[in-house]
Parts: sequence; structure tokens; C-alpha cells
Amino acid sequence: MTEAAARNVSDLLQQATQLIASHDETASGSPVMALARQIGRKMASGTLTMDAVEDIVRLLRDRAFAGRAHHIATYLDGPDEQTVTARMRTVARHIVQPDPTDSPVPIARFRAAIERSRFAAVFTAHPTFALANPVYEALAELASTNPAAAPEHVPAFLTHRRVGPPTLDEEFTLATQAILRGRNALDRLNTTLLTEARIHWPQQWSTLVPRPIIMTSWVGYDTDGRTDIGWWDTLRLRLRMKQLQLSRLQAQLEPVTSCANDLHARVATALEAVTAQIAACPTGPEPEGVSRFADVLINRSTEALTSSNDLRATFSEAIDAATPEDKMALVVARAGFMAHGLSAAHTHTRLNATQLHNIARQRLNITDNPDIPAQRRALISRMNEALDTVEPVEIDFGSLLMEQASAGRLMMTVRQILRHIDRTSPIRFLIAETETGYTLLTALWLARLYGVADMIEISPLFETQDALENGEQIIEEALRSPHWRAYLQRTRKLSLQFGFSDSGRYVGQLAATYLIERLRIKVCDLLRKWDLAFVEVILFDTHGESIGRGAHPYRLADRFDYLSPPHARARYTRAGIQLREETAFQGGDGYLLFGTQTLADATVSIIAEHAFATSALDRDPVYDEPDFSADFFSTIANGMTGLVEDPGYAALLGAFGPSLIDKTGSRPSARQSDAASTVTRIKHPSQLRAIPNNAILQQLAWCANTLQGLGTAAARHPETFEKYLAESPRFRRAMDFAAHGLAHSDHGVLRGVIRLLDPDMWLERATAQRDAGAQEACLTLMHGLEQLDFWASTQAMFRRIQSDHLALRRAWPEAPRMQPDELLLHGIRIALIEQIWMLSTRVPYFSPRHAFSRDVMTLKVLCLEVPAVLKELEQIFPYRSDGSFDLDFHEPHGPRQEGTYSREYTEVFEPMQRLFQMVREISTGVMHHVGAFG
Ligand SMILES: C=C(OP(=O)(O)O)C(=O)O
Repeated sequence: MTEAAARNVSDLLQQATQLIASHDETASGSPVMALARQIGRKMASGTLTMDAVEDIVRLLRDRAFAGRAHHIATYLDGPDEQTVTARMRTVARHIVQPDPTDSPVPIARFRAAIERSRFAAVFTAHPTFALANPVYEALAELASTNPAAAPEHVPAFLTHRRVGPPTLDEEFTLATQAILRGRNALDRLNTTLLTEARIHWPQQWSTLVPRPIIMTSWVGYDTDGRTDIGWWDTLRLRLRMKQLQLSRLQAQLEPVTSCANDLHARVATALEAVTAQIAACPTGPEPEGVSRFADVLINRSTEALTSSNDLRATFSEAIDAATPEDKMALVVARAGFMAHGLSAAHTHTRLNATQLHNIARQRLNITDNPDIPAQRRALISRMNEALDTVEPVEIDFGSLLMEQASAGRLMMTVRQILRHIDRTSPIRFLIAETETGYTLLTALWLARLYGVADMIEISPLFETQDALENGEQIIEEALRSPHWRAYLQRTRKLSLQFGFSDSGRYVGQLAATYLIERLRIKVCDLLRKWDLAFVEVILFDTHGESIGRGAHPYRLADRFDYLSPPHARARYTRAGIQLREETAFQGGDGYLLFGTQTLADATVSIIAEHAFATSALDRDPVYDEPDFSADFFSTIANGMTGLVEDPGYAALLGAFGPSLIDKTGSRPSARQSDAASTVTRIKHPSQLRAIPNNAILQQLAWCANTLQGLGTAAARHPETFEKYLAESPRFRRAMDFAAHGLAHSDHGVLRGVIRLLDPDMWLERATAQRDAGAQEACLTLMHGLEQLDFWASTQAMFRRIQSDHLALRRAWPEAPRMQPDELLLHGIRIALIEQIWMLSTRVPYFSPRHAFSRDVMTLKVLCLEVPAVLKELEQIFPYRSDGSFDLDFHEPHGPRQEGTYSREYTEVFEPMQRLFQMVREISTGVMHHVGAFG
């Protein structure tokens, strides 16, 4: 950081602070616009060089990075060794002796408490791999030092961006690194539990097999909305999970010297066989390769082990014969192994409801549309008939090769895993966008067809507004089927999933969690009504790390209580229904909480505290006035659904928002289906997936899906709002979302963005210009924006947002505001965007090439599709030949006009490229402030 840059930053920050304090809303549209204009003028006049702006951006980004490291540490209540040890010990002691004034519980009760999985941490590859891997590592390392404030010095990186999006294999590597740290942390927790047990039951403790918390993975198994994961990928990655589990076990057993039987040898043999199976894995549907793979997979399956039970007796024998020093190591190793089966983590597969509907149409000729409620009853009765008669069929890999339906392929893949890789670990079968019980019955029919119904956990994912509002009807539709009830009775489990990202973006994040809580309680009532209270309920929340995707912003402990309010948990306890909670750690951002061993230990210790907390029926006042809550949250939902349908909202999301963010994962940013085409222009938010949708909002400085409707809701009940803010923990946790949302939203920035899209503003600028060239440039941009036609709808949408926001500020005057550092990043970015646009008008005349004309170029630049535009321009204006023109053309070698366009390169194309890179670098800074991507 040069001295000049430091001076520049402090000058600009001072200006930012003054402008913000002045509240001069008339200044060029907003204070931030005025700031952007000043920066733009300085850049145009050369008083602020590109180098200097780059330095400023890096400095601001690094300050945000330092703040984020501090935030992660506070999020985990200070990840230090002593605190974590003490927390784990307190949990263990509390289980042994819930009442400190009473004697310890009998071992049977202790066993029941710890041998049941109460909580699963689910690692998904949701595309939030927004930062370069070394940057994530540095962030985790810094947070692990438990800094008391934002550190002054941070590692210097030229960029925080990734070189490119991760591949599925890279995501798998990152996920498994996090999972293995999680597994180590679980071993530490189990050691603490067992150590405590040893004190009280010295003869029996070694018979305990704790598994209160488990790790689970989606990576390689989630095929919802993507067509690029082949069944061979799923099997290969599943085998790698088995390999990781066995190598982990081998490493745990290595120091154990008193092991008298063949435990070591069996693990080594299994590992060798699995390694051979992985080596034989096909890379595509090529029959000969698949046949060779089938040979190794099937004929070496006994050596490779097909169930954790294969080692149960060997383990017990080894533990009984072990020396006291080795006993603990063996009992802990067995616990982790038995809890996870033949995989480093459990397996969650996922597909979309429509894929199941397709296979029912193909195989059973059920052609009615499940989306039409009036047709559902008939559909369900057809499916019940199919279930009456379905007989399991045997399949082989040839069947898998021939299968055309994606749901059929997935269920067959599940069957092959259960047959040849791990027979005893159940597999979750998640169904995205479930809106009817018919979908659940179809999944059951397919599972029975392939003989796996008792080993899979069919789970609807409630994420659409319809599903959240009618979730209990969806479940009841299925419960009316004797087949579904029999399935629950046999498996003794009901698995449900709630998607926070999607539901939050449609009805608003705060309303979504309210609806989800209501649904959880209704499910409890439903099970009692249908005499199924003996069934364990698995509630899985797929929220992401940020407020936009449902994670509480301030503390991990609050995150769990927010997702799973103590009140709802207590309802289950009172009904005698066992609950297992599961929660997502998504993509790059989510893995941060497992980014070092220190962080993973702290995370697991907080999970343990939550998983064993006893929850009494809450005296939270918010539950005393259900009418207020219902009205408050439904007002938010109305506000948000209105915004989602507002054409200006789609226009805002689609204008240049997608260009502000890098592609952050291997999953496409729009849902793909077998037949889908790619979206070019966004007409409705549903054309985007939730994560890019939310990420764009954050980059545009308006966390709409957390805030919209809240002002109107608060204005309807100003006194109650104030009272609950002060007195209700449940309400306060919800408002923490709003507080964080407001701290990273600024109506001036949003207005600035909308002003940029307004042709009128460019006309005003053209009018004010003395220079004819500059005037022409402004008019070109004006015409382009007229053609894009974002302006009228975005302005109307802004009025909708701002009136709600003003109401919120009136009801909650002390709510936070965006701070100068972050504002400055936005101000600089607006200036940079203007510079890019203006530069583009200096591209010399060119004749259209394919579909790329001058007009098309302007429109693309206005949408900030700069990399694509520069690629075209490089073809049109070649800078240097590739050497192929140096061939002998049978005449004396003539001049090649190389470097003809060097001026365009140095004055237009390269600066555009640099400016665009800064635009995206700023996005990493904004992400650090928000604390997540999307
Ligand atoms: C499950 C969710 O994410 P997605 O469907 O985008 O994977 C969700 O909405 O939380």
C-alpha cells in the first residue's frame, strides 16, 4: 500500500462520511452518486490514476477481509482451545448428570442419549466458492487466531477472486477437507463423552458407541437442476468417500499396538480393494469400461466390505483385548466408523419433483399434470394402484446404461450403492420443489421397483411459497396412502427438508422462517393425529451462510435457535416425538466454519451444546400473540411476493447484476433440465437460482429478500413492534437479520444504480457537455438504455422499495446503516461502470461480424458483459497475428499491418478490461462486508 493510496483512501472516506451525513438526497440523485461523480471526474482528468484506484480497492477489500476474520471468530464465540474443551466437557457432564444436585443417570439413559444421532452437519456444494482457495485458507487461519478486533495486517493478495469456478472434483476435495476436520472434531467430542463415562462406569464405558452428531454430504449426489453429473461420477465420488473413511480408520488404528486380531489386516485389504474399484470407475457411459468396472466392483465387494457391521465383532474383540492406553483410541475409532458406515460422511442424493413426474408418465402412463390441484386426487389414486402391484426388479449396470429417465438412473445408482458399496447406511432421497403428496408416492413406487424402499429416506424439500403454505397438506396427502404409512412404520423415520434460500427469496427471509416454524409444529400435530408419534422426525434446513439464505448473522448458537426455535422443539418433546436436526454448510462460505481444526472443533462444540440443550415451552411473548405474528409475517410475505412479481425487480436483477459476480461453483446459475434451454434475458427471478439472485441483491446494495415488506409490517403495529424488539428473543433474532440487511443496504446506492440505467440522466449529461465527442458518447449510451428499457420499470420498483424502507426507518430509527468503507466501495464501482460505458463509445467503427454489431456491443457493455465483448473485439481488431500469415504466399513478403490497433488496445480495450476486473474485485470486498456470497 503506497502512501499516496492511503492518502487517497482517507480523503475519499472523509468525503463519503460527509456526504452521507449531509443527507443531501438531491445531490446528483444521492450522496453516493455525488461521490461516484467526483471519483469519475478525477479519473477522467487523470488526478486519480487507474493504479491508484486499484490500490484503494485492495485496501478497502483487505479491511473488509480483516473485519470478516474477526466476525467469524465472534460468530463462534471465540474459537479458543480452553473454551472448546470446557464447552464439550460441560455438555458431557450435563448428560451424565442433568441435575447437578442429583446423582448421575444410569448408563442405559446415557447410552440412549448419545447413541442416537440428534444432529447432522450437511456439506453441500451450493455454489458459494466465491473466493480463491488460498484466500479462504487465509481467512480461516486468521479467524482461528481469535482476534479481538479486526486485525491490522492481513495477507496481501493481488486478487481475492478465483481463477475460474471450481469443478465438481475440486468442490469434492474442498468438501472432504472440511468434512474430515469435522470428523476429527467429532472424535474429540466422543472422547470427551467417553472420558466422562469412564469415570462413572469404568467397567462398561467401552461398550458405548456414541454418534450424537454426524457428517453428511451432497457433493456429487445432488443432481437437482443440473445435467452434468453422470451416475458414474456419483459412484466414483461415493467410492472415494469410502476410501477416505477406510484410510481414516487405518490411520486411527495405526498407533494401536495391542490389537490381537485381524482388524488392521481387514481394513488394509478393504482399502486396497476400494482403491482398485475407484481405478476401474468409468468416466462415461461406455459399455466396455462399465463392464470392467462392474467386474471389480461386484467381484471384490466382499474384500472391500459392504457393511460397517462386517467389522462389528472384530472391533469388540479388539477393544476387549486392548491395553487401557489403546482402549480409548479403539472405542473412538469404532464410534466414528459405526456412525458413518462405509463413507466419510452420509449420503444425500437430490433430484427435482418434475423428474419423478416424468418417469411416472413414461412408465405408468400417468399423464395428468400434478401441478393442477384438481387432478391430484386422481393421480394419487393411480399411484396407490401402482404401489399395490409393484414388484421389485433386478437390475445390472446394463440397465443403468440403457435408462433414459434421470429419476430412474438416480434410483438405480442408489440401488447399486446399497447393493455393492454399503448395504447398511440409509441414503437420503431429497426431492426439490415438492408440492404434492403424489410426488412422494412416486418416489416410493420407484424405490420399491428397485427394491430399496426400506433403505432410503424419501424427503420432500419445501421451498416454494405454495409448499411452505400448504406443507402439512402435502404430507397429509401422502399419509392418506396406506403405502406411505407402512413405509413410515417400517423405517420409523419421516424426513423433511426446508429450503431457506428459495423460500426466502419468494416470500421474504423473515416470513419464510415463520412459515417453516409453523409447518414444523403442524407436522408434530399431524403425526399425533395419525398415531405415528413413534416415528423419528428428521428436519433438515438447507440454509446458506448469509442472511439472504437464512443463516443468523451474528452467532452460530443463535443460528441454531433461529432455525429451530426452542418453542417448536419443546412441542416435539412434549408430544414424545424424537427429533433429529440437520443443517447445511454450503459451498466455500459454509466450509469456512470447518476451515481449520480450531474452527471445526469450535463449531462442533456449539452444535453439541445445541443438540443436547433441553428446551422448555418458551415464554417468549411472541407466542402469546399469534395474531400479531401471523399478521406481521404475512404482511412481509405480501410485500415480497409483490416485489417478486414487479417487472422492475426482474429488470434490476437482470440488468448488469449478473455481471458483477463471478461464477462460483460447478452448478449452473439457472436450473437446467434434460430439455431446458439457457436463459438469456431475465424476465422473472425464478429464472435465476436463489444464490445468484441474492448475491446480485447484495452487490446492488439492497438486501430486498430480507427487508421488503418489513416497513409496512412494522407500521401496522408500531407499539407491538417496539415491545417485541425489546422483549422477545425469537423476534429479536429475526430482527437481527433485518439489522444486518440494513447495515449492508443503502437506498442511495440502489437509487444510483437505477439512475445509471435511466436514459434521462444520460440526456442531462449530454446537455451539460461542451465537448461534442463527449456529448455524442452520452447520447449513444442514452439510446442503448432506451433500447434496453429498464428505466421505467426499475424506477417504479424503487418507489415500492423506498416507501417500505421509509416506513421501516420511522418504526425503527436506530436501525443500522451502511458504513463509509462499504459505501465507498459502491461509490467507486458506480464510477468504474460509468468509465467502462464511456470508453466503449470510443471503439472505432466496425462492420457487423456474425450477430455482433455496434448496437449489440453497446447493449452488451451496458449489461457489463465486458469479457464477451472484449473477446469479440479482439477478433475484429487483431492486435498481433498468430504467425500463420508468415507462410510463403509465393510473392515477396509484404507488410502485415501488425499493431494497427495498438492505440485502441492501450486506450480502450485494456483499460476496459482493468476497470472490469476492479468491478469484480469490489464484489469480493462487498462479500467480506456482508460475510457471505448470496
Ligand atoms: C435447497 C435450497 O437451495 P437450492 O434449491 O438452491 O439448492 C434452498 O432453497 O435453500
